[in-house]
Amino acid sequence: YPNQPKITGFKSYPLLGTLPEFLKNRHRFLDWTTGVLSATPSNTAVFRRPGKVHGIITANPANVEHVLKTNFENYPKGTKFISLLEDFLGRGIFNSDGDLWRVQRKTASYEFNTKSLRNFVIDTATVEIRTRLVPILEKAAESGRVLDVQDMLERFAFDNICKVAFNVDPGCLGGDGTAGGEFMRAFEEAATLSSGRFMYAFHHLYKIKKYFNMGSEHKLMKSIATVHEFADKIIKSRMEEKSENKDEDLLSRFIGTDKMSTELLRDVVISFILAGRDTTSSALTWFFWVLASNPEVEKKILNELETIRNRNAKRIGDAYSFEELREMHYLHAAISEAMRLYPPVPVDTKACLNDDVMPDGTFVAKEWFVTYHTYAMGRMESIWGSDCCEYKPDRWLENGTGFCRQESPFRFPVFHAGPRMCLGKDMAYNQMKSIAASVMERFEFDVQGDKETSPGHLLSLTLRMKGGLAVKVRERCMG
Ligand code: HEM
Repeated sequence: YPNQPKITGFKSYPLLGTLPEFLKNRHRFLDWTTGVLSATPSNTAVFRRPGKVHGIITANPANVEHVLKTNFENYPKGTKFISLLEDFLGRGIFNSDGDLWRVQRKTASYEFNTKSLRNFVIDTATVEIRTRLVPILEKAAESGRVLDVQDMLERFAFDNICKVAFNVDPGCLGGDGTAGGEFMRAFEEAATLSSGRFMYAFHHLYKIKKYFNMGSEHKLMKSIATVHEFADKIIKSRMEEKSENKDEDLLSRFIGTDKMSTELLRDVVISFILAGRDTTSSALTWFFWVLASNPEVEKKILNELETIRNRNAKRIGDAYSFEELREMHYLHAAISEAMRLYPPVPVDTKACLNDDVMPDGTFVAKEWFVTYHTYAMGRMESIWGSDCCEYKPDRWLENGTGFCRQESPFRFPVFHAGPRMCLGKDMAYNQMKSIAASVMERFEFDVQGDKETSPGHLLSLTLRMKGGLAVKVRERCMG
């Protein structure tokens, strides 16, 4: 590739390409690649593996815009990505390209824009906060026991998204969670093991293991069977009662369109559960962690909540309406800032269909992968300035008004961008703000352990905190 800029970023060896470096740094993939990208002039690096597989990783907003929007048709998810997740996700919206994706996107975007879905989502979250989350925190405060906030939020999000996706309450948080617990565990295992397939040094290794039904592939198939059985049962019974069904959940809305087979309905529902499950819990876990070392931010959030309560004659513990959630500009900024440094989906990969040149001059050949690195982008001086690694919610506020400003999704692709932009963005912010506000006004979290050094993370499809977030809970004294 004569026109390829000389600087490849990654150290490359004859024959072996970047592989030795990859194997050495696989356990700290995000920080390793962030370091490499920030040291290259256009924040883009070429990745070489033995044989013919190549790709690029970029943290350059112009390249991201090119891939996600301007030349969208040239950068599908691609057959490799789709085949890795296909056993689990089938061809649901999250794991399809072309017409199959377009049809689902159209129906889903229509539904995600309805007021009825928005209200259903807010009501569902409000009920769960009042009946499950707050009682658990009250108990923890009373007993003084250490609580894992990440685990609590994951359970909350799982119950919540199951209710929104197919109006089923698995009761993983607080409830006895017997049937739902098994479903959640199987879902979790299927997501982790499917995403583990991306980390094989040799792409086909998983196929051999799958063929012989060995090790992790054996486990994966078992967990997928559990997830599919649970979902199939619900879909079947829902279809039988179709005529009188007036539920607001996503499954009912998709059944109502009469366009989908039972199998595709299952794929759609599973895709939505995956999308809504670990993302908000990941964002909030890191948010509560950064808050522990930023008491002045916590104070400003509490002041904002108090102002809203006073304006609307509300008491602590009353549910917040959609309009009130919208008024929480500082909280919005504080959550966005946490996601800038700890994006729930830290990297995302597309396939290149035809040879192309990126806006920064990097050549990309047909069949290469193109990864945009959201985690690295949050830490690029070229995008956020010299204080890029500091947690400063104020950088999100419009001068003078105190309103939270919109950032270009190509500089901040936390929710993706372009035609495949996350459909649940508003839903996610509403849910996260509702939880953060209700929890913070009543309770204080005393984070256990080191508050200054960033905890490690586990990389599955989302960025999870290694070991969870251990806190002691105290009831807040409101003076
Ligand atoms: C903080 C929370 C969230 C973040 C950071 C987030 C981020 C993302 C990202 C990066 C993608 C692109 C993934 C890809 O194409 O590879 C995506 C897609 C998607 N998200 Fe979210 N998401 C969040 C919450 C939600 C929620 C609550 C839902 C609701 C169920 C949702 C529904 C979707 C759907 C359906 C897609 C696929 C869109 C398509 O391919 O056309 N997301 N999200």
